[in-house]
Amino acid sequence: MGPEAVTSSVTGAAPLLEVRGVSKQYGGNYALEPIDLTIRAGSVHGFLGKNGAGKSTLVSIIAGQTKQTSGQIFFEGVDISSKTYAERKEMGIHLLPQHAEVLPELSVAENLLLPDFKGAGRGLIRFSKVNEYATSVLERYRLPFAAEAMAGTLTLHDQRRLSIARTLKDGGKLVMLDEPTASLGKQERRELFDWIRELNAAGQSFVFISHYNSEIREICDECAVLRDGVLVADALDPRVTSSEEISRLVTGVAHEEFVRDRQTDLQPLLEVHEARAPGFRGVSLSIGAGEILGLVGLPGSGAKEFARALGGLNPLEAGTVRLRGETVDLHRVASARKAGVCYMTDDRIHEGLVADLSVMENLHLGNWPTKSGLVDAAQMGTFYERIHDRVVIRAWDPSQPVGELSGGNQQKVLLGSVLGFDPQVVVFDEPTIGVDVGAKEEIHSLMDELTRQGAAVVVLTYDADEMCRIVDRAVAFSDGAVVTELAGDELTPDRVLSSISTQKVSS
Ligand SMILES: Nc1ncnc2c1ncn2[C@@H]1O[C@H](COP(=O)(O)OP(=O)(O)OP(=O)(O)O)[C@@H](O)[C@H]1O
Repeated sequence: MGPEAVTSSVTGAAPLLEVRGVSKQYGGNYALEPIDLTIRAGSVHGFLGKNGAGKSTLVSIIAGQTKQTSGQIFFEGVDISSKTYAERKEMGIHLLPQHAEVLPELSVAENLLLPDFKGAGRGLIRFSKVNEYATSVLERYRLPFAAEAMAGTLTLHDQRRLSIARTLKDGGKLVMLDEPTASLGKQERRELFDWIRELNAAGQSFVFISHYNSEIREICDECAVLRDGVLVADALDPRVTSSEEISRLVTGVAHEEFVRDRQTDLQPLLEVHEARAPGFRGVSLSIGAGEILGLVGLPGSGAKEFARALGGLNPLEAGTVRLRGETVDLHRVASARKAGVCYMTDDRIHEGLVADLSVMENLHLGNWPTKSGLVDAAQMGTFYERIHDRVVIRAWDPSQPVGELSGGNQQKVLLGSVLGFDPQVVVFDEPTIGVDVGAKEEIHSLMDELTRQGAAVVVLTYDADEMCRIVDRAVAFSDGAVVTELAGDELTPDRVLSSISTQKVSS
């Protein structure tokens, strides 16, 4: 534990897991300084911390996926430090990694049963049994898709829920969930919390990683805070620790939420007329120069499909789009970018970044600076400095592969790569997924800065509070069409949520 560690005693049951002097170094850099930590049997233990603080590293070490540089781990009094991932799983330690993936070419049932394939017969897989078992799991977690469906056909939200169910279904004594709520809607979060409560009441213990103080307060009975690889607080009771105090422990400074000074009556910059593409139709709207427009809508409502259409990822089948009065071609990502419209995806793993390329190379994806036909390294360096001034990326150095960065820092690289196009319109699809409180404010301020330079920003977020703090106006989608516009006094979290809850969702 770091020298300034804060501890408040939450009395309780015997230790289930003890971490003693565990550290992790990468090439001489500490991702985790030696820490001591205890998880009590029967608890839901929250881990909070800035991007790159070491949370994922710690749970990965506990699960046996990453080898610690020093220290020991005891589970129910047994030293498990040298046990493998599979042996720890057998003992009841389960991990849902931050980027738990489903295999898109396999069915929901096959994904649920990986890697053990319970339901297999002697040397042969009996698919009727596999589907029967999977259907019972889907029913237990009230998941609305068929066991036989191909996992790749599910929405990202449902793929996430599938991977959570895959982890929870195995039981286990200690289940560690690394940012399980990232990219889940409000209702889906509530259901996840219900599952955790039920399983916890039945004796399962949890580690729960989140960037949301409210979630930690709602579901955890104690929490630990990591900062830059150091454990700065442990065994805090989140229900009696103020949100400000937790945020101060997380970031090391007192922080204030960004609230935008709402703008009105702006000159139109982007005008969409009778646009139609898969997922929406008949959409006409105008976005002002210097405006932040929010898109509200459940998955399948058309909001995301519209956002992707602006970025050239869901080509328009009908309608026109004008930028400063000129018709623009948004049929491909490259043509949209060329016209000045950039989309920042919510799926950085599959659409945004290339894990094996460096931070610097990812910042220039699709946008290499060249000189005499060769890559201009000097210009790349200048750009890195410029981006780093606006969003602080925690990497050992610019040549580090982006796949080695923490999730939140990958998100910042993605943001940087979009800014490299000097866009006039930026479409942000859930831009603050997985980023810490400080970085969230950085991203919000950056959107504000873009608009002060005359750009327009379109943002899709499922967090109604965040939406109302950062946008000037919002439009709600339902069943593939715009149904409501919220502005002025009507733009409140309650109105945003009620506009969502009354929506029909097209299948
Ligand atoms: N394989 C690796 N090689 C080099 N450095 C690594 C590797 N894996 C993680 N790191 C570094 O270890 C540090 C801690 O990362 P970690 O993923 O544990 O942070 P985190 O607290 O989970 O952050 P986030 O909230 O952004 O997910 C980061 O600086 C990261 O770049």
